[in-house]
Amino acid sequence: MTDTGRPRGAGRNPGGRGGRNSGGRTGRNTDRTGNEGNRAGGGSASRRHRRPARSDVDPARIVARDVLRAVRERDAYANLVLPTLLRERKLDARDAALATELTYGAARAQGLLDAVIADAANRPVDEIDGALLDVLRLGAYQLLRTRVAPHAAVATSVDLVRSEFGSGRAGFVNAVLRRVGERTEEEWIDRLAPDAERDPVGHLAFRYAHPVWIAQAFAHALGADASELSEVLAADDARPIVHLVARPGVITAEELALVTGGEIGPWSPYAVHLDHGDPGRLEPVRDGMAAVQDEGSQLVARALTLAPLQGEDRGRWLDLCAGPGGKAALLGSLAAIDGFTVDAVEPVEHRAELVRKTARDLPVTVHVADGREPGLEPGYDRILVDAPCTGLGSLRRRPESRWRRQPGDVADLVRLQKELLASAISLLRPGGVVLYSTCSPHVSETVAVVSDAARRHGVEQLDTRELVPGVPRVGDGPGVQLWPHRHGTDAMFMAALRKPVS
Ligand SMILES: C[S@@+](CC[C@H](N)C(=O)[O-])C[C@H]1O[C@@H](n2cnc3c(N)ncnc32)[C@H](O)[C@@H]1O
Repeated sequence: MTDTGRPRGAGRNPGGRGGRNSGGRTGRNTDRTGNEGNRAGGGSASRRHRRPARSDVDPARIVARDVLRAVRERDAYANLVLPTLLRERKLDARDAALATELTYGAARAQGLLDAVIADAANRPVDEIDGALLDVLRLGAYQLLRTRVAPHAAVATSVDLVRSEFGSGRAGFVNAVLRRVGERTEEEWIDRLAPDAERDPVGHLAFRYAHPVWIAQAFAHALGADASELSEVLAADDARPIVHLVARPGVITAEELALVTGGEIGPWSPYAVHLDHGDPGRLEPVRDGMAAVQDEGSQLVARALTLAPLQGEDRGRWLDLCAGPGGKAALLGSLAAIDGFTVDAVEPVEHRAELVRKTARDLPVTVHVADGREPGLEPGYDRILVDAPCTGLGSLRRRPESRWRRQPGDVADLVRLQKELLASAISLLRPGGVVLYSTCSPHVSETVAVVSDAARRHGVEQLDTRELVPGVPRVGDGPGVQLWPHRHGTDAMFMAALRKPVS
């Protein structure tokens, strides 16, 4: 990013200082508390500033601040709130790109930013007012991880706070960010990260802004390849490109790439990669000929259809955890080609509605039910269990989730995963195949669940590597583990299990 603050648009304040918003002029002090300013420098009565009108403040940064606030206060999802705000506030393409970069970047890097902010403010971040912390995170992100000019990063942050809270709190933000800007990211890592020799995983977790337990889970899943930990964390920390799926039977990946200006994906025959623009505006996406779907998810749905059954495929397929419907739609498109059908189960009504929408015009029947007891007639040929999971494999696409997830979440999810897999096996016909998948590489959710099912239910583990033809380095089998740093996909896991005939 080469943004230098607010270079765009007439009437805005280039560089943040010295324009209409600038400090230094006397005016009525409208600060509500003044407290913050006194502890960290700045905000004294002698440096009172005019509070800028809200419309003078950089619109991209206001949106970024508002999304971070929604995430913090309401447990909102940044990737749902941001597009809505961008639309509502009618940001132009350049401001929208800046707002996106700042929001997602600050949300992803939160742990590292908070450690730096706490050091610079000389207090733990939970003692900093949340509204100020959001702005400090945005400012620190710009200072440490973008090429925004430091004076602009500080000044625009100060403007944001002053427009809402007045000069005292703005002074606090000014002082903290100036201290943050005294060191580069590398220098902060040297100062604050655990020692690389004594605690290599802790060090890498800090450097790439991941909670330590997640870095440990990745190292465990990488096993003998744990030396790749820094690569996986770095890939997870980078801005992901959009993957599109071309609906089989409707449009080919070649045609989709031509229409969208994207590139054909390396692994899935339906994948197109797009590294620019808003996919929601593309005609093939609006017309339902294509959709946004990680290439790894495409491989999962396809693997189910490639798995060798014992006996004929009579075309009864089931997606047991279908919402919001990406894989159900791909399965539905493939089923339609052969005149087959898909039942899709989802217990949450609004997610079931998303499946209905996504799979409209396809031979997909949606059932609002618990997959553990869906009340469906057994005898399915193929069943997908794309289980609810920690989502540790798609952190790059869900910016704040790495800081929200807790190690304690794993046990409950594993219990549910085992129950769903047991239910799927009971719904299979003899000789039928269930494909179990997670968008998590955490071994408790992957190989441990599958081994448990194989032991308890007497199902045969198939070599799933054969179901992702041409994809290298997916592990030693029989399951398949994809990785962002190796495959450019989310870290999806999949394992195929076949029910014995007798
Ligand atoms: C990983 S997501 C599935 C993603 C989906 N396959 C797709 O490609 O769009 C897991 C889904 O399982 C659903 N779920 C949670 N508990 C469930 C249960 N007891 N039975 C069936 N589905 C469940 C969640 O609501 C969520 O929609």
